[in-house]
Amino acid sequence: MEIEQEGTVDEKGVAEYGEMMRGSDDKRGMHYVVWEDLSVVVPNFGNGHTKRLLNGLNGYAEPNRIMAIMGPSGSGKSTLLDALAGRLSRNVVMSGNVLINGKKRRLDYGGVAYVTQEDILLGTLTVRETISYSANLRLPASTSKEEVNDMIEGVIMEMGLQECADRLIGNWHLRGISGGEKKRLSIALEILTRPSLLFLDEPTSGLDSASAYFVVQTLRNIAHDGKTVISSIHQPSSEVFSLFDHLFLLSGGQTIYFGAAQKAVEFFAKAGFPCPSRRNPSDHFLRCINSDFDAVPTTMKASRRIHEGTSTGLSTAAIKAILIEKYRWSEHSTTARARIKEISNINEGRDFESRRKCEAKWWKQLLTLTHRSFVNMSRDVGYYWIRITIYVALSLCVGTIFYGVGSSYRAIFARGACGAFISGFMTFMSIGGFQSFIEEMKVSNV
Ligand SMILES: Nc1ncnc2c1ncn2[C@@H]1O[C@H](COP(=O)(O)OP(=O)(O)OP(=O)(O)O)[C@@H](O)[C@H]1O
Repeated sequence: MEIEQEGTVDEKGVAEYGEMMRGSDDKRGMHYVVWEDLSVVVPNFGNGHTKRLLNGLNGYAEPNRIMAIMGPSGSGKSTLLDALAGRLSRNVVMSGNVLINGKKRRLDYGGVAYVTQEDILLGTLTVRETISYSANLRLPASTSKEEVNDMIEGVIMEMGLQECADRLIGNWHLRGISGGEKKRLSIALEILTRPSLLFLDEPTSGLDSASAYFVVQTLRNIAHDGKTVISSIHQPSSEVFSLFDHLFLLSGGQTIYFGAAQKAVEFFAKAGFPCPSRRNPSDHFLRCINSDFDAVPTTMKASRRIHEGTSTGLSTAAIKAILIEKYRWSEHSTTARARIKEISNINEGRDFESRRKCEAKWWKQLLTLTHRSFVNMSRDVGYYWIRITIYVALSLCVGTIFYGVGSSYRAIFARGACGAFISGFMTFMSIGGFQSFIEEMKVSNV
């Protein structure tokens, strides 16, 4: 397969950057994450019913490993990721334990990053500017200007963004960088602070297999540099799948498989559902456990072909039940339980609270955000320049109407009417700027 490599990566620069950041990692420590008997339910799901999103999950994630959370649509991948990252919505209830380095802790700013499925970026800024504003907002106040610049350039190289570093991101009316580049930029913004625990919600969605490979390869490099990387992913290609160290396979909120990604094929074969030769393993796993196939008769027939060679002729629900049971009593489950016990006793004792110091001083944040806002507005023709033109044109119109109004008693009313018209007009025009305001609110923490 041909892999898309955008520009050549300056190996020396990346190495120096890595060295510099590793120094700070020593202080930050590593993140071992364990979840035990993790369940998430929606208590009020209508008509007095409750809905179970996750059902008694056990697992762990450790440094130097990249874990894929896989499963059919609606299986609970994002919910699991949110539960681990402490980002569950308020209408759900979580039970069970999520331990970080052996303790229940709040995941604080700086050490942990979450890359959402949606790329929240300002289209009027270039890639380098976006990273630069983010660096100025997030890096510790003690970081010198040279260090900040080195970090920005290092992240650009690490994520292979050199080619498009000075191109605008683009928005609905402005063609900018590609989807793959946007995704890499979103990841670049999150790894700026060198978090030791990184969550990603479907980082390859909407990307072609070459771009997806490049993104996951970069995540793997990050993980193998002492970081813990947990990513949900939806049907990766076999090349992308081979990059993952661990696999958590979910269906209907239940564990189908958790263990080494490369041993999953063997587990399915032992359970009676071998992956046909030349089939993408992740495709095979999902076809086995995706009950959506049951609802579509024609597709179901096609899906039956996955069982060629095993000739089971079982429904998806039956296959799922077998796999859940087989996993429960498998060596993978036993190994996972032992490792969970081991990791639960790890107490790195690193102080999470100290990471709060990573944020820039309030006045620097204010300056950076004001500058960014000004650049954003001045480059947005619709928001800024058209508005200025309208104001100038209106001022001329109103000026000619009320020109030479005089200083009589009636002129007082005329001036009042002019003032009321202008303030009314300004109020309505400012409502039009609300959309840009909301857009900036979304990226305010980026
Ligand atoms: N806060 C919530 N309230 C009610 N239902 C929810 C909530 N969050 C998730 N769900 C439901 O839980 C199920 C699992 O959702 P989740 O987003 O975790 O799935 P997913 O595997 O990430 O799916 P996809 O691959 O389509 O993104 C879905 O049926 C979803 O509608």
